[in-house]
Amino acid sequence: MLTEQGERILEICRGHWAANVLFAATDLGLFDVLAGTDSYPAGLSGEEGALAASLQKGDTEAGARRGEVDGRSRPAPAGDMHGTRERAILEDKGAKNSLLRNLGNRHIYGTGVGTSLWGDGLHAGCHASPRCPDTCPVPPGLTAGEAAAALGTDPASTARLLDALAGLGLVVKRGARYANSPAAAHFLVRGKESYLGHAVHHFANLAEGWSRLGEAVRTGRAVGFAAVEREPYEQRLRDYILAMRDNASLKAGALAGIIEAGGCRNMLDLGGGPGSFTIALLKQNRELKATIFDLAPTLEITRELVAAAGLTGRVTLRPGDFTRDGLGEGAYDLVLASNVVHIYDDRTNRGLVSRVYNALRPGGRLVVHDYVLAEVPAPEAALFDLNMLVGTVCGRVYAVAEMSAWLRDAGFEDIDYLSLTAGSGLVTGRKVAR
Ligand SMILES: C[S@@+](CC[C@H](N)C(=O)[O-])C[C@H]1O[C@@H](n2cnc3c(N)ncnc32)[C@H](O)[C@@H]1O
Repeated sequence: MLTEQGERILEICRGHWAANVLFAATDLGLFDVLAGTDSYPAGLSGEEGALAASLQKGDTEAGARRGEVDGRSRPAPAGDMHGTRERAILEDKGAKNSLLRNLGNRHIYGTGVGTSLWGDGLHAGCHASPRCPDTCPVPPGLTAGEAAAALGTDPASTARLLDALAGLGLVVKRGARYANSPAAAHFLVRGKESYLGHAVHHFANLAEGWSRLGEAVRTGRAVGFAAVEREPYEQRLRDYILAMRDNASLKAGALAGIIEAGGCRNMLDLGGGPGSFTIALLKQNRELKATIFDLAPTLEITRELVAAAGLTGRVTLRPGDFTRDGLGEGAYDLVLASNVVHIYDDRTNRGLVSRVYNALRPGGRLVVHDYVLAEVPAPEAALFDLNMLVGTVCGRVYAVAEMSAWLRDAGFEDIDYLSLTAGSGLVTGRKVAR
């Protein structure tokens, strides 16, 4: 038992190494390079995916031949191959039929062609299966040397990184070749709606500050700014807001359902950032319009993301500083403050909640969505609290009782708490209806 606990202590230490493996692979673009030779455009049916895989084999070889012009064998650029494959899929019905016959004879998944196994992440899923035969027609990714050539990295070190990624389950190794695992294919390939790479990059940006946590605890002061401030402001801001988008993408739809905005006409999203929760709420509530309030430079990025969601006509972007600017009088049915109170101290949050009370119409609701510090906190909440210690002047994670007191003292009634997953929750209150 004690030995197990000792192992657990060492495992926590290795977690730090594992995170760095992921940071390095993501920043180098390793998952993108593997995807470029090993996946097919999202949205293809299973049969098309299988055909794409087969045709891609030829394309990859052609790409490698093209790369030999300068004496090095490189995979062809992903976009080039995707275009070639898409055209080929449309044109080559004969190849499709023969491929499907081929698969029918040789593949033994038991699920057949065209089922979910052949959906997004086909190749990684296929090669990960112990029943994937050696004769599998799906291209098996890249060798470490090919990946290194595509990335411009040292081949031997790239092989070591790939083996570590295989150990972590982020790539799948078959013989000397590596492919993205289903999780990596889904979340770590740039350009996908489900991409989490900005969040990974954001964690990497914070790592140097975290390495000085002891100093922050000793002095009670933030230590993380120097590391973060090395990037130009615009780049840093974009990284941060897109990281928030990545985080929110995992839960925005579910949260919008829990908030229940049916019957609401106007909502205010305080510090809405990427606008992910507004977008999800508007998609689920056709009558709803939203104002996203945030700092002016952030709203430039919000504008792009709202436009990409096709919701420009239902969203007003309002620049300002919510720690001091007025938020309006009786204008909103619903105010969402998601992941903003942890940035500020108790006094600032009390002032903010009071101004939200004025901004709501009678009977309107405030929803505070944030990490929550329980007496024995969830690890996610406690770690995030330290992230605020390392990286902000006065931010921290609050207890439900503290947040409820802000609402009660501002005049809210029906104050309630709903615990969510991963150490977060919703504190809600209603403005007295006249
Ligand atoms: C952690 S992000 C949360 C984004 C989004 N609400 C979510 O939950 O994903 C905090 C957001 O609050 C904004 N923000 C921070 N302080 C602010 C202030 N004083 N006035 C307006 N916006 C602010 C930031 O620009 C950022 O978009």
